[in-house]
Amino acid sequence: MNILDKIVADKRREVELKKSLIPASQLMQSVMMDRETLSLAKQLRKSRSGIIAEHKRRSPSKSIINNSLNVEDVTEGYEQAGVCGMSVLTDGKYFGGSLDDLLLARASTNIPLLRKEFIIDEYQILEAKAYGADVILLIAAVLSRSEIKILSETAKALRLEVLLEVHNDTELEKSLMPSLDMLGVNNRNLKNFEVSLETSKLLASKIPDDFVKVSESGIGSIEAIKELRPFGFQGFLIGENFMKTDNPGLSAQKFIMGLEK
Ligand SMILES: O=P(O)(O)OC[C@@H](O)[C@@H](O)c1c[nH]c2ccccc12
Repeated sequence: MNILDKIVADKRREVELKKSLIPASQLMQSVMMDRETLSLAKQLRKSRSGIIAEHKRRSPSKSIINNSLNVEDVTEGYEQAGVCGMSVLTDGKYFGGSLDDLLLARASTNIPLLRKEFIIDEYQILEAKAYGADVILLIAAVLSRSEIKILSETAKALRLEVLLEVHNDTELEKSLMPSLDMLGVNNRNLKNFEVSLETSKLLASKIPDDFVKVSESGIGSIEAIKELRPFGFQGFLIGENFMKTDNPGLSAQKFIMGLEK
C-alpha cells in the first residue's frame, strides 16, 4: 500500500468515528454556516504575486517542519505579508494539523482560508464550513469523477470554492467540470513524494482558461514563480519554504516584495 492509500484508509475510519461523535445536524448549527465566504479565485486573478501561504507543522515526506509557532501568529504574519489566501492543514495524524487550527486562523484574519485535507465525504465539507473555511481542496488521485461531482456540488451549495488538485493527464481529464473554481497542479507525487516543477509546465496547457491555475508544492524561490507564470499560473501554493523559518510571515513578505518589484 502506498502512503496515499494509507492516509485515505485512516481518513475513512476517522470520518466514521467523527460522524458518530458530532452529527452533521450539529455542525449545521455552527454560527459559521451563515458566514459570507471570501473568494480566493478572485484574489488570485487580481493579485500581482498570487501567493497562497500554508500552515504546515510536519509532513510524511519531511517529518517535522516547525513545531514551535502558534497558528494565530503565523496567520497574522501571512496576512500582513499580503498573501492572497492561506491554506491550513487539518489532518492530524500525518501533518500535525487540526480543525482547531482552522478555527483559530479564522478568528485571526479576514483573508480567504483553504481547508487542506483529504476529503472523501460530504461530512468533511460541512466541517470545513463550520470551522470557517472559504475553500476546500479535492484531490483527484483519491476520488472518482462522480465523487468529485458530488463533493464539489456540495461545496458550492455551501458557497465554498473548490480547488481541485491533479498530478497527471488522466487525473485532469477525468476531473474537469463546471463546479470547480481552481485547478491545482501538485508538483509533488503524493505516492512517492518526488517533486518537479515540470509537472506544472506539462499540464498547464491542458487546463481550460475558465479555471484559475495554481501550482502547488516544491516552490522555493522567486525564480520558480517567474518560470511558472508564462504557463498561465496565477496561484502558487507554498508551505515548507515559509514554515521552515522562524517567522513565516516575514519570509512570505520578502517573497512577495521580490515578486511585485
Ligand atoms: O510545502 P510545499 O512543498 O510548499 O507544499 C505545499 C502544499 O502544496 C502541500 O502541502 C500539498 C499539496 N497538496 C497536498 C495534499 C495534501 C497534503 C499536502 C499537500
